[in-house]
Amino acid sequence: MSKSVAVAQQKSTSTGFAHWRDYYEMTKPKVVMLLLLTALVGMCLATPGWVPLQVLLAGLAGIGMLSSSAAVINHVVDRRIDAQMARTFNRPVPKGKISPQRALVFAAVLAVLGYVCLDVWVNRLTALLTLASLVGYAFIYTMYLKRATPQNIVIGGLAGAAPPLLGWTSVTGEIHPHALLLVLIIFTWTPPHFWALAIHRVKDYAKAEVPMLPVTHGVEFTKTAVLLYTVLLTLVCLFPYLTGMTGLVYLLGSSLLNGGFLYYAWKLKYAPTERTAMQTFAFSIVHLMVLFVVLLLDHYFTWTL
Ligand code: HEM
Ligand SMILES: CC(C)=CCC/C(C)=C/CC/C(C)=C/COP(=O)(O)OP(=O)(O)O
Repeated sequence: MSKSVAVAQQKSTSTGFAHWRDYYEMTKPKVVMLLLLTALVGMCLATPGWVPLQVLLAGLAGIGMLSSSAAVINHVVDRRIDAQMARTFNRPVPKGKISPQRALVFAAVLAVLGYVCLDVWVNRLTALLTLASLVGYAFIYTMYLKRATPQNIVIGGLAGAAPPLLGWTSVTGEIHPHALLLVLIIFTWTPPHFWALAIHRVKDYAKAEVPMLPVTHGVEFTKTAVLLYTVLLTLVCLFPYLTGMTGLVYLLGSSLLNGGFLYYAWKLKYAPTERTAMQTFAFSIVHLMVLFVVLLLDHYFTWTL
């Protein structure tokens, strides 16, 4: 960290003035970018032609703002847990850079703008489904499930898996089984994505008394769960090809990606080093990103043949 940044951070902490970067950080920008990629792919796959510009722009802006709002609410609700964990203690709310009240006003502004954007320029179904995802993540997962059961992220994962469906309904106004297949892929991907990280951070979660799977059932059990969910993910990823939704480009690309994920999940269980859990977590993000780019390539490649 440069000296000037350190001084600026010190100042913002001690005076209570937040920098715009603190607000930006609360929106979990990298997570939201990946959510938006999956929403964009949902939009593109919903039509053989081009996505209408208004739907594209207003859809991504609305889904982005409601997802960001959910992330900000998560920062407020989790401030006491976050303050106890090495990974999160430096966040703007637990650090006192932004008060919970200000953060909630920021979240409310984002939510209202995002909802209006979708309702006015996209369609009501997408606005309501996106709002339901916000409620699912910010309230049902964060306020209740996270503290209640080690299945928290499995059930809560549905909200994070929704964006391809939200993208699809933005274009068509209807829920299509192909869109639900994309949701199922992310839903099955979430447990190995998160539990790999939770294995690495098990002491943090235990200290904060959050009942994540490695805390309640142990690291070995969680490694087995990661491997089994990765096998399940590999099978689920075959459905788009088997149902005729996608072609050979997707089959090849997804098989390579799932081969990589299985390699890391296998290594995590049977031949781990200190770094394997975090490598598996990092690979999960690359896996999902590239998988959705491959879906896009497959869609336009098949279409232009
Ligand atoms: C309930 C579901 C999920 C849980 C519990 C979860 C958990 C987490 C956690 C705890 C991190 C933080 C890692 C860190 O700070 O080092 C993280 C990072 C990340 N997650 Fe997830 N995740 C979920 C769903 C998703 C979904 C659906 C996506 C995107 C489609 C996603 C994309 C990402 C990305 C891109 C990062 C890296 C962020 C960064 O480096 O700043 N996650 N996830
Ligand atoms: C409208 C819509 C699509 C909403 C979904 C929004 C969203 C940001 C989903 C991502 C899920 C996620 C990052 C969970 C981690 O929360 P955590 O509290 O377990 O992780 P943390 O400790 O890093 O905060």
